[in-house]
Amino acid sequence: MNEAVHLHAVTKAYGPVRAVNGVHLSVPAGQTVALLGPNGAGKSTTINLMLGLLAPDSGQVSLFGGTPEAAIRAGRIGVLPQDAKLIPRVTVAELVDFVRRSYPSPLPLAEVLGLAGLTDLAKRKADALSGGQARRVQFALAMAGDPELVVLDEPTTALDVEHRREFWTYLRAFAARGRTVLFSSHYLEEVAENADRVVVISGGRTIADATPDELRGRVGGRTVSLDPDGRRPDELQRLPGVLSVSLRGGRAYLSSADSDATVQALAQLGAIRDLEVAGAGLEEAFMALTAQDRTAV
Ligand SMILES: Nc1ncnc2c1ncn2[C@@H]1O[C@H](COP(=O)(O)OP(=O)(O)OP(=O)(O)O)[C@@H](O)[C@H]1O
Repeated sequence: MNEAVHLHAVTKAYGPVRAVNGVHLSVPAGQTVALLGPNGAGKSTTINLMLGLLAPDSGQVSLFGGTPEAAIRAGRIGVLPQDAKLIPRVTVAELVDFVRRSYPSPLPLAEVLGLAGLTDLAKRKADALSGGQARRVQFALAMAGDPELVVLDEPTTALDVEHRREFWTYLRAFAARGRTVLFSSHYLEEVAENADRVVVISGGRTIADATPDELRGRVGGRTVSLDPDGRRPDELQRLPGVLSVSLRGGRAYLSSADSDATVQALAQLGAIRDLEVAGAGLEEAFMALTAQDRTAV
């Protein structure tokens, strides 16, 4: 197996905070892997360790069998950091061209601008862009060297619906050429649609590593949704079977390990307006997994 990423028992603490506490990860070349986890779970720290931007306190990190530094120096890695600043005063085209020329076999400039939807913004100054436009420039910079592995930390934050769709269309074609994609995200729909595999990190540890379908299946259970009619999440959370509660679009979604018991209790409360029971989605699976983990800690 040609292994793109290998992390073995990696730990990293910031003073008393154990940000990464024994992460294992092996990504074969050609896979698209999503890193999921609640805020502060350790995803960005894991990514920074993987890229050699941070040194681990213990454990091993390698990219394509060598050090992260060697892989980056050889132009094999593209990176979209979580909060990257663009150099001011230069144009988008100048910036992209400058970065692409630092790689041994970059894509043509027009192609890089096109893949991130920047053709019409080529002459715009890099510090005169909207948040979403700046994010697209950062994506262009990540892809400019035609990398073998691209590491993207919350790449679609700030992108509108159309550019998010174009972004994934491009990345799927990139992955189809045998390239490796590792990304973190809080958008579970895009994870379910685009990742071959999901690695869930919580409290600095890997708590699940499976395909989106396996994760949904492993959690089992069902989702009971209803119009909460003024009822608070903590009230719903205490009902039998309920693992987690989230409110979206005016509805309450109850992830339940025993939907019959949950529905009966809701009926006793008279809380059955617009009630629906469905199989668990990835979001429910994620909530249940991280809730179990919080209970276990
Ligand atoms: N430079 C730092 N100094 C001290 N603590 C830090 C530092 N960077 C991160 N942390 C802490 O380490 C933990 C992991 O942070 P990290 O940024 O890796 O999480 P994350 O999963 O990427 O979160 P998010 O989804 O919010 O981006 C958090 O508790 C965070 O507060």
